[in-house]
Amino acid sequence: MQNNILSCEHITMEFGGLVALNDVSLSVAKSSITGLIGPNGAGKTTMFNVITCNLKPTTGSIIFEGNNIAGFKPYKIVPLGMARTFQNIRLFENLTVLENIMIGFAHKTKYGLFDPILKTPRFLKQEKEIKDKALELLEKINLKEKAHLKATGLSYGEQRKVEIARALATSPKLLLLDEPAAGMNPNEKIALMYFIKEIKDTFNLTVFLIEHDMKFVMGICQKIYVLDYGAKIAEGTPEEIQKDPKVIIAYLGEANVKN
Ligand SMILES: Nc1ncnc2c1ncn2[C@@H]1O[C@H](COP(=O)(O)OP(=O)(O)OP(=O)(O)O)[C@@H](O)[C@H]1O
Repeated sequence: MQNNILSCEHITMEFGGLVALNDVSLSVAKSSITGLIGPNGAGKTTMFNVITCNLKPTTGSIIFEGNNIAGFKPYKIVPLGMARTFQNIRLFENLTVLENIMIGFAHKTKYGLFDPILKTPRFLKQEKEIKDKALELLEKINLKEKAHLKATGLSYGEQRKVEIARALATSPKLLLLDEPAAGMNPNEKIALMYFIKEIKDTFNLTVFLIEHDMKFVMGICQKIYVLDYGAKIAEGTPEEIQKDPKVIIAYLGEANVKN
């Protein structure tokens, strides 16, 4: 459909004898915040890995902005306008906040191998441009005053923001967030909800997120897909999902459904 930035059609992903995804179809509407939920091992991260081409599906198509990208090399995905964050924060701990963000802009540089070594004017000019852009981005997310701190000197919630900002530096149209609220306290989670809504509008994004925290998912997503044992068992608005008997059964006794 025209209005979908992403459509996954009949995705099956097998690992040897294990069917991690079984004929899953889903789509993400442009400018929406869409959620993917399901009990542990349901296949959510596998779905993200297929969408970002870290895994080639056994069968099925991934249509991103009208093109089937299934089987593309992962490095081709960022220039197309897709970025993701991971379950565990993956910042460079020994670098500053600013340097971590600058890495996100690195794909836009156009200097050769020896330019950084020789610190040529071409290198220095681009380095300055990237630094300015990174500072501008940090200002937009209210972290400019922490630019020169080591990434580890930030609170967990702030580190998550930096990781998301690094993904934003690649100018994505679609941002995939894998459990963004994991490990956060209730206040950090509320702040993160506002942050995601804010960057979605500021940067004209579409957001697709995996999250275990039901309050978070229900509070932020317009549409939710539910996986269980690799199969799609439900899709709908938060209200529809909350009262869907198949979803309730899938989650009964699930120790990982956190409030
Ligand atoms: N590279 C792999 N090789 C073999 N099996 C895998 C691989 N990746 C995932 N799996 C299996 O596929 C299934 C789905 O895993 P996946 O990580 O996608 O679930 P998930 O819904 O993201 O779970 P969680 O909520 O615990 O993160 C699991 O049984 C997992 O062990």
